[in-house]
Amino acid sequence: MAKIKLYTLALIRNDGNILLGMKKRGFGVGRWNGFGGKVHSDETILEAAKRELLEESGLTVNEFQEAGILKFEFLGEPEIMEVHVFTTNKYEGTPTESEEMQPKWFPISEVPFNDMWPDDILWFPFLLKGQKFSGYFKFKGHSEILDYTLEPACSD
Ligand SMILES: Cc1cc(-c2ccco2)c2oc(N)nc2c1
Repeated sequence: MAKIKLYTLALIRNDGNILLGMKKRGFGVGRWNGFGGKVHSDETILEAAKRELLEESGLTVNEFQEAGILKFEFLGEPEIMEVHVFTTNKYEGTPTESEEMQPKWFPISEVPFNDMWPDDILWFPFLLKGQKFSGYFKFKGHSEILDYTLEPACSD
């Protein structure tokens, strides 16, 4: 029986730029990504998104937009990752390196997809257009997408 585990992912915008972090250790190490992680049993998904962003980047966000939901399955593994993606351009603080992440602003036209998870190039266009999305990706290892579905999601 597949076990669903909840995660968050926050993408911070500032005019024509997006904030990404280079993952310094653990899951996804060596790739640029948004900021996020596991949802603890004693917190809401939004609380986890705010906590993870603060821990990983030093930024405080009080107002997230729901951008989409991504489900990831790995061949041979029972756990399905359900990643709740958020975005905002309203934040406080200055991006600061943490034990987990080295933050860096990228112009939207220079998003380093070759050094990101392979699904990102597929759903970033939805995120950048402000079109909510819903995706499912089946991975073999951490770099090969065996199959996927990706569609616009209704905005409530
Ligand atoms: C398999 C996978 C996982 C994640 C993730 C986000 C938060 C925790 O894991 C991803 O994030 C992106 N951008 N692609 C991803 C693929």
